[in-house]
Amino acid sequence: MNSKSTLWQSLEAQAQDSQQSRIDTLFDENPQRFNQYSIRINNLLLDYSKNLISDQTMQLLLDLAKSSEVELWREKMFSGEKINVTEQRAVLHTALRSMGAGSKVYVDSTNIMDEVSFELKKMENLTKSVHAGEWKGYSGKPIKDIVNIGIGGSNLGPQMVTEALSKYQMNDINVHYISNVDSQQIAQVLRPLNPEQVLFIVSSKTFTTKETLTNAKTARNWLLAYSFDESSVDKHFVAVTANQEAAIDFGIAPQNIYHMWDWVGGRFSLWSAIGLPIALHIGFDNFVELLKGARDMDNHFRTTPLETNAPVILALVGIWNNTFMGSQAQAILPYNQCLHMFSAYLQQAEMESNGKSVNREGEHIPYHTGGTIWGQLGINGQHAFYQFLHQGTSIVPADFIAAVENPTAAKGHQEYLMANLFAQTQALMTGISEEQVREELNAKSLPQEAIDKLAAHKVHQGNRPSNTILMDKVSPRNLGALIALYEHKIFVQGIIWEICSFDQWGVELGKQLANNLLPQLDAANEVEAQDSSTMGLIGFYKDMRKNIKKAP
Ligand SMILES: O=P(O)(O)OC[C@H]1O[C@](O)(CO)[C@@H](O)[C@@H]1O
Repeated sequence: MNSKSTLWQSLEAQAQDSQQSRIDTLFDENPQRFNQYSIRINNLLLDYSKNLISDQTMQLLLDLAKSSEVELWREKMFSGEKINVTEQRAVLHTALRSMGAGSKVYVDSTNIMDEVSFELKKMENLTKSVHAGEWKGYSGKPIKDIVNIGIGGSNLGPQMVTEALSKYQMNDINVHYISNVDSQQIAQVLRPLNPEQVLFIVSSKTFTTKETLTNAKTARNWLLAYSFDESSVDKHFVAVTANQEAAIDFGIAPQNIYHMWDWVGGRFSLWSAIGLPIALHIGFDNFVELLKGARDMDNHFRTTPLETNAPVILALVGIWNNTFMGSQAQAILPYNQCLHMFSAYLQQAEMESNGKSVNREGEHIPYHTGGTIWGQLGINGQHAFYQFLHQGTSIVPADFIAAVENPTAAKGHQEYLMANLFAQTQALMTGISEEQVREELNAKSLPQEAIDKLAAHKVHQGNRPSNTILMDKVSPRNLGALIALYEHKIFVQGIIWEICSFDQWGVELGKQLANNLLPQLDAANEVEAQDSSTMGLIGFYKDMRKNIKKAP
């Protein structure tokens, strides 16, 4: 995106003008604003009317999308062109949920749809055999607990979905997740489990991720400490990876390896066999529903004109708030317990994708790209960080997400929850002026002096933007659609910012340095000369560690 273009300058001028206007006034001026600025796709509604946007703003943003050739890039993605330019890879998570339907997608002259169907069938077989009690552990007992070992995309997506769809759990199969190399987590997860009935899934696209391999080794030793039999590994370990050789070297039986491909990004991989723990938790048919929900959104994204295309609009409004209006953060606020991990999941999806500062050609870009994604359950946040959202000096646009139906029927809860969601979006928009504050305090017959002291503290400036996404319920189908909505939003933003959303070079340096430092933490080894802070920290750690080890 050329920041010197006339279009860009028009958007900057538009942003300057908009700083003088108010969202609530735009509602007063146009009773049709909600209808005009909301999109419904099946049972999902996106309301983006509470943003500081006008018809003119939207027109300019849509022009921006067109001049960035979003439609062309969208086709490139769906048809398997190598749009991950720094790694020379196709980006085809959409193919994983297109459910065959006779379609063909080629990567390097191979129709990948055959492989996708094959792996899906393998997943179905495993899921059904575990659910039927046919997959037995080393002592002949059926599997009761699944332990997924993986990190980043090999953890967050599956865990988020497992949590969100816990009410669809089948056959009392429990799924647990281990991601942290801090051994407290694995110790805690394994403590109550019976090794005879556990199936481990070692989930790693590369099969080189140290955290995962360290945990997998510990899990294997734990199993062997009970089974005393190397061959028990075949009954208790499967792997999901694009690196078959490394999985075999680790000791996973070839028939227990579920394949993924280099054209699936880790953070977009829950639709592949990385989603195995999901299928094992909710059953294969529900997993297919999840895929279908994403496919519904793919179809909407691929075929709907930009003007009414939900992922495109969500992306454009995000770019407006971030790049042009200067907000560098985005809060994700679900008002539904099931979605308690959704913001953590999106944090990786968005920040690893769009936290970049050079364009596809490697040139520095002079504008803001992806900002901080943060949040947690909205109602809890109200009693924690909403103070900052309402009265802090930074403006943080927020996405409110909720479902109409609640799986539990406790009286009064759902209405109270939703009333709060609606109220928060309103409060962020309208705020409360000093005049209104003074009126309220006067009505309480407070002395004038007290009113003068308090008034400024109670003012909410308002004019803070938000989107609201509602669905009828958190079902596999709706969740699939919701995730795909954000995936495509991320894609569109990356195209407009001209960055490569599908690599993650920014995580490499830290890994490299950790590998260099690791031997220096050994008591027998010297700490190499380097910056005094790092040397000081390692020195402190090693001294303390020595003392702790000596303690009885
Ligand atoms: O699945 P893998 O290869 O173990 O990688 C795990 C995660 O690590 C990252 O590469 C970042 O370090 C993520 O992109 C990825 O999801």
